[in-house]
Amino acid sequence: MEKVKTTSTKQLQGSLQNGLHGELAVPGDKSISHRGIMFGAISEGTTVLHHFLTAEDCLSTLKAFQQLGVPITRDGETVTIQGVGLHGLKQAEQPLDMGNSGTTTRLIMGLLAGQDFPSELTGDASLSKRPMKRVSDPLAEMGANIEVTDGHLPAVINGEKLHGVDYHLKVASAQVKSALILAGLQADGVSILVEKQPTRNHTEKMLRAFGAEIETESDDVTITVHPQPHMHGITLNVPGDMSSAAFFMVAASLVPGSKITLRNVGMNDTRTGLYSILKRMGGKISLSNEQTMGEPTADLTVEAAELHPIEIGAAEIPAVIDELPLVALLAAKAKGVSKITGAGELRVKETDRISAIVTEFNKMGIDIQELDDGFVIDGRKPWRVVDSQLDSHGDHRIGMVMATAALLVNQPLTLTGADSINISYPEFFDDLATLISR
Ligand SMILES: O=C(O)C1=C[C@@H](OP(=O)(O)O)[C@@H](O)[C@H](O)C1
Ligand SMILES: C=C(OP(=O)(O)O)C(=O)O
Repeated sequence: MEKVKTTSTKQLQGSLQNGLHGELAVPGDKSISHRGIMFGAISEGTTVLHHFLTAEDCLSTLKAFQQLGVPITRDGETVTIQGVGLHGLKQAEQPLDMGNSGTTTRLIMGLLAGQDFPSELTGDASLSKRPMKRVSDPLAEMGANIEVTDGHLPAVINGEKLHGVDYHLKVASAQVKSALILAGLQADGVSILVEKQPTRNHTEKMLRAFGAEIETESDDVTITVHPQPHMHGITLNVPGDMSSAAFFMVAASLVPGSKITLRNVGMNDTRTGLYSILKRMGGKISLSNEQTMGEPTADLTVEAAELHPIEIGAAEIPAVIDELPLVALLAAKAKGVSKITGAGELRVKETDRISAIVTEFNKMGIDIQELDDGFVIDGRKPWRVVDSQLDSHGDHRIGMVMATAALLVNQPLTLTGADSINISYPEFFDDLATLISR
């Protein structure tokens, strides 16, 4: 059953009497859902994805691969892909619309760079501002011919024969790494990629499950890609998205009297930065029902707690990149001054997330100072709402963070641009409502 999507302006009630209670299984992981479609498409045979994330970003990926001639059907959260193999994609008749999704765009660039037909990529206004040369430049070193528009979408990818490369990544980005791996699969020789820092490793793990030969050294940053693998379809249960569970982990930690359990959350250690940070801040969080079938998963029980301030630097950022606005919210209630640095990548997400958080937190009267690459937040000062009209800045994660912050004040607020939440979590407000007993 499809849930009702969030529409543009949302009234936020605030002030919970009894905290958050109960259990929830959050939707499927966004990174894994995108990759499940892509890798299923370039494998041979049938791939079935259960608990696929039916949010707008992943539907952009699904539609793009249908346009590339891949038979894909969806029944609720189950997606079936009839793979066409690494060289079986067909030229799309229309430009491929990437919507709002950076992951779709950057990964598909690596894949289409080595096909024997041209492709055109377009995106929405937000995506069209995001940097694409970070992908097209290293792909060019492999022989790719990609024309970007002033470094952005729209882009034309003229498929070319690719060669293996020995490349040190210039940004800590799983999307760039994944694009190079997908290009490396189609090359005429081995590729060796060296990351600046370890980033989410779903591409490497999943491609191995599909039969590709990809090695990761014990340093966690050196990846060897062997070309022209024979990949076969698989059946995959997509774990719950840690990045979606994160909103409720933070809400339950901050709203007094709360105790909730989040079922079947993905615990890949390249994604669990928020879990570690919350524990370090004094959060009450415990794991049960731990399982490892491909990706590790666990049930997380989270209770309200008094939190200490924290310092976070560049080394910790990749594992918590999408949850940093939530770390800022934790800091805004911690008993002291917290500092987050090394997070300049936040400026090139769906919006400039550093600037958006500072703007929205100022409306709540939170003591926050903007840095080029992060923020300093003093959680000891009481909040005082000075503007009750919050704004998502067209960014799903900013929208959900502000809806979470609104649970902590004693007055109704509004959130404009709430429909952006459909990008990653259309059922967010429904799921939140199930945890609230007023
Ligand atoms: O590879 C992925 O699935 C993602 C990688 C990250 O982006 P970067 O690679 O730009 O850091 C993350 O912010 C994004 O939400 C999803
Ligand atoms: C940055 C994000 O996604 P993407 O880069 O795929 O648009 C996100 O989901 O927070």
